[in-house]
Amino acid sequence: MKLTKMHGLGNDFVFFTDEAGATKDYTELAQRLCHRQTGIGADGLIVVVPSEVADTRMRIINADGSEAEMCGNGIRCFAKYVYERGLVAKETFTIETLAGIMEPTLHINNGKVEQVTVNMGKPHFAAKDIPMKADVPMVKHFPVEVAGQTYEVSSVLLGVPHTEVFVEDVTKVPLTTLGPALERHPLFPQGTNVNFVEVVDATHIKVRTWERGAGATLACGTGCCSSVVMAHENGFTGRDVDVAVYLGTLHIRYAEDGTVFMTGPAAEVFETELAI
Ligand SMILES: N[C@@H](CCC[C@H](N)C(=O)O)C(=O)O
Repeated sequence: MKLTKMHGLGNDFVFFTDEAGATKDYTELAQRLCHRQTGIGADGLIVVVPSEVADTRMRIINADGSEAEMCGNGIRCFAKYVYERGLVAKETFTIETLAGIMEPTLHINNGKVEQVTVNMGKPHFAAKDIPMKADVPMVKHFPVEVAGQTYEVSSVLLGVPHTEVFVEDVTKVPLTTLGPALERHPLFPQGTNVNFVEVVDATHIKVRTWERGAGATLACGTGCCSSVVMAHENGFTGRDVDVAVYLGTLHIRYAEDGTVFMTGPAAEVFETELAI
């Protein structure tokens, strides 16, 4: 089988195409290929499958084998993968995901996709949509207790569930303890991705993410988008924001009508053939 390793700002994925992959269970394959010591190593497995309602369809399976509805960094890589392999010949096209249809626009230089802008749709703020166990009336700002300490957080659904914790300094957050404690907090029956957000000014924030099903990653596309949405909704930033992660920057636009646009790089690391 032909496998391709790709990354979006260090959030890395193993890709392959499966014409018969619409309903297959990839749990075991994702766990095996994503393992950092005994596999290729990745935050997730992404499978290109045919779609009946869009130009193509993306399935994203986290490193722990759970299937996610969407992946922001993954979908930019996906757009590059399908275009450069001639699976889609358009520069703006549609991708079916479990979170609905997304629309990438490619920025091409010498035939290679360097950056991708994705229409990520609109965020959902209702507790029942996120989904959250308790009917918290104001998801933009509410207290959560973890190990006897109370944190003020914001939650939102943007393709996948996200929770933001606004902090003074992202380098000082206890990512690997507070991250998993919030990810599996009883308030979130389907888990949540957790973003620690430092507001630099009205147009710049810094984000570190603990991902549901993948742990600490170098970047999370939907996490950057949801952080900008919640930073704006809480009055900390405008609608056009540069989000700094470990390896670079994503530009997020939270348009007046609520639509979120994400622009950032996508890169191929290598392609290989494996008997799996
Ligand atoms: N890395 C992602 C999100 C992938 C899915 C997530 N781990 C989940 O289960 O919700 C991104 O770039 O958005």
